[in-house]
Amino acid sequence: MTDLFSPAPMDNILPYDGQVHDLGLVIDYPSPLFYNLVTELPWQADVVTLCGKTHTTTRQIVWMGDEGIDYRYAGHVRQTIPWTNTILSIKQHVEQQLSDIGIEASFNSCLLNYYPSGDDGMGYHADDEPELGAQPLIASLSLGATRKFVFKHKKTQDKVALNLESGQLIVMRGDTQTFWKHSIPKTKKVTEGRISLTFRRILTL
Ligand SMILES: O=C(O)CCC(=O)C(=O)O
Ligand SMILES: [Fe+2]
Repeated sequence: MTDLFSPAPMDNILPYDGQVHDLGLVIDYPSPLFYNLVTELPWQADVVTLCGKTHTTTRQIVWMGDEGIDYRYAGHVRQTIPWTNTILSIKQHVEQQLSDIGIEASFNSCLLNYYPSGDDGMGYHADDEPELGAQPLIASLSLGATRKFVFKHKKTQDKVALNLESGQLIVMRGDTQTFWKHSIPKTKKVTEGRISLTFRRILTL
């Protein structure tokens, strides 16, 4: 279903210096999927080092990916676990949705984030690690509670915000990570959990 006010998938959400597309709701029954993933996956607190201090987050993560792929960010090496059937079929569905609008993707890893409530968030960062390449293509699928997603330009500080609903798919590409940071702000208004599946391609040399 489309209405006059929903953006076309190829519209660019960013005004300049990058490309973000909103593919809308792409999952028919997101809530059983959300509860399955909350219960079935081996969630672990994330460990982040900022300014030399190591913190464990209340946000929970799982790294999944092809065999032999591991990933390092914020100074830590992440071990990946093999694809589950569920996540592999979501990955194929996401790749198909992208292909339908002319974006060819073949992801080899996925960082899953679980935010148990609005008390959990993710601070401003760019996914600009060298192993993601110069212009990373990152697809993000949301499940569960609606949360605000905010982009902030690194130089101009301009902000662009959108709400991400259960079953909604967005994709970041081009220069987005070079020029913009993004975050999931904490909020007192949300008491329910949310999961994001962020599909990426890690370059192996
Ligand atoms: O939960 C989200 O939608 C954002 C996740 C994110 O930025 C990341 O995993 O790098
Ligand atoms: Fe990110």
